[in-house]
Amino acid sequence: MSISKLITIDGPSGSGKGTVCHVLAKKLNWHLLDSGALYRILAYAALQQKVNLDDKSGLADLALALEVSFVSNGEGVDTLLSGENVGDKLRTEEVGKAASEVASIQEVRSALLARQKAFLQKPGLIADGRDMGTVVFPDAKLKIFLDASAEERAQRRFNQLQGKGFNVSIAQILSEIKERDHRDRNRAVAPLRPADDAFVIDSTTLTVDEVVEQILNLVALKLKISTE
Ligand SMILES: Nc1ncnc2c1ncn2[C@@H]1O[C@H](COP(=O)(O)OP(=O)(O)O)[C@@H](O)[C@H]1O
Ligand SMILES: Nc1ccn([C@H]2C[C@H](O)[C@@H](COP(=O)(O)OP(=O)(O)O)O2)c(=O)n1
Repeated sequence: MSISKLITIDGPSGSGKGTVCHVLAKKLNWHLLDSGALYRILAYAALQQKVNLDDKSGLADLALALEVSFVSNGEGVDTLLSGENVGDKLRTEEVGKAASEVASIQEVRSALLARQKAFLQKPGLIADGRDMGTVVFPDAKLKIFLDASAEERAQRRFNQLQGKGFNVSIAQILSEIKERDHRDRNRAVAPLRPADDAFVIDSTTLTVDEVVEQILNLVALKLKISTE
């Protein structure tokens, strides 16, 4: 698969990666790798199977054995773990926190590497995560680092959770976002940072459409692919 049909989008929680990646995947008709979902699925499976979150080799074995598939359902994508649709169970704060913990373990990241690389298939791939441009696809020709202020990201999460009927406090979300940012940016392995050749887009004051437009301009410029 040619790396000219690959876009990596990294950034912190709530910067808009998932939303923007879905729009881009649809517009370009390319595959989508939601790498955060893999860490969440592993965390969910570990919590279910009572694998300790500091049992590095146990978690790596679990990561290698996971039977995961992402199946399009027309509107979006169903996330299946051993055939069970676990999509709704992955977005809880408990799973998010555990995902951030297991993601800091080198053995886990190595165990998930080949699985992630295998997503690079025709006609192209949008890869969403924290280390897509730095570790998983370092040769990508177009790398984006999507950022936004912690306050704006907390506000977005708050709106998202409230919309789903959860009773949440914005102060608590902001503190959790800052805690997770700290862990993701300061871990020894694959810390969250822009690749040296990434384009940094700060979406704090941009709409989703404006972010997508900026990326499509870069797609035309760097990958010579027109989406007009
Ligand atoms: N540029 C933007 N402006 C306003 N809201 C946004 C923007 N990008 C994303 N959002 C909203 O913020 C929330 C979190 O976005 P999401 O794509 O889940 O972020 P991430 O995948 O980076 O964690 C979603 O409800 C989304 O609709
Ligand atoms: N490529 C990736 C993707 C996610 N992670 C980690 C970082 C996060 O704390 C968890 C969950 O990621 P996810 O993208 O689902 O989280 P958010 O939606 O941004 O809150 O996994 C990672 O270390 N490397």
